[in-house]
Amino acid sequence: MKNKHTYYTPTGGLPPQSQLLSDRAIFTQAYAIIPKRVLTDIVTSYLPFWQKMRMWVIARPLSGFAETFSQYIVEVEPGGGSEKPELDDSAEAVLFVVAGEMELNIEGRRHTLQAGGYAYLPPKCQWTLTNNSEQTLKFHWIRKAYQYVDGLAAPEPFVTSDQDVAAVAMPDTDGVWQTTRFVEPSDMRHDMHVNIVTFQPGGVIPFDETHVMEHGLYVLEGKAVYHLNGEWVEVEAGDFMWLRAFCPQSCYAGGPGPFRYLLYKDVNRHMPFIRPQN
Ligand SMILES: NC(=O)N[C@H](N)C(=O)O
Repeated sequence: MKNKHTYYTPTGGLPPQSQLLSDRAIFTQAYAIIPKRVLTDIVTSYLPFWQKMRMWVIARPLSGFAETFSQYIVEVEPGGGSEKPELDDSAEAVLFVVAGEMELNIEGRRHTLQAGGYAYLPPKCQWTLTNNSEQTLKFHWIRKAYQYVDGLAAPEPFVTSDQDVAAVAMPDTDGVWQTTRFVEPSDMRHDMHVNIVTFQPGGVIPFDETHVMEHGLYVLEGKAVYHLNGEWVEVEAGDFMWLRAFCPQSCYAGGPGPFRYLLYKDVNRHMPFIRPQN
């Protein structure tokens, strides 16, 4: 006779404690989740004028009206790169290195970026990229059509890294919720921000933020449950979340280490009108 405390191993074995319970892709009107397992799976893309590269498109404008950005995960093999990486004169970009080494030439100046390296590239900026190292280079490429404003010059290119920019604690959070801002929020030349958000274990966004800014969130480190448009989803390092404007969002960071993500948002511009048809 079995006592009531006997546990049985289910067919196929028990999942490891590190495994998420909700490891699945989700696509809704308000948000999408692309789990790491499928993020860099078979859906590989390539681009003209790039050598030894492959990439995965993880966000793109869908409706032709509402969404503002696209995001790629790019891998460049040793010796690969591009002399003509961007073909669209209106595109601004942020490049964020997650592994390997990037040689970036911006307007004739050479920069070497390693993991955590960050580059902002305004529209019409002349840049080239190579991987001169022995390892595969992996980086995020976030692109948006820059919204010019009369009387305001486009921003200058710059290169920095997450180690060189101090994270700022959100008010009344005792530092358990911090944001690394690579651009001054008051700098009106910028119409997109790509920040890093960090929570210590147990840290929360304690209410459902609901705002017009869209988001791309790529989880760099750790685990959490995210509350998206009324549903709880588990996410961990390597997962991507795409949030439409106004998608209600809050989160609870699980342990044991920090939960960090790269966060895209559109900022600082008037909203377009839908003009009545005559
Ligand atoms: N989901 C988020 O991290 N949202 C940020 N608080 C933000 O909108 O800046």
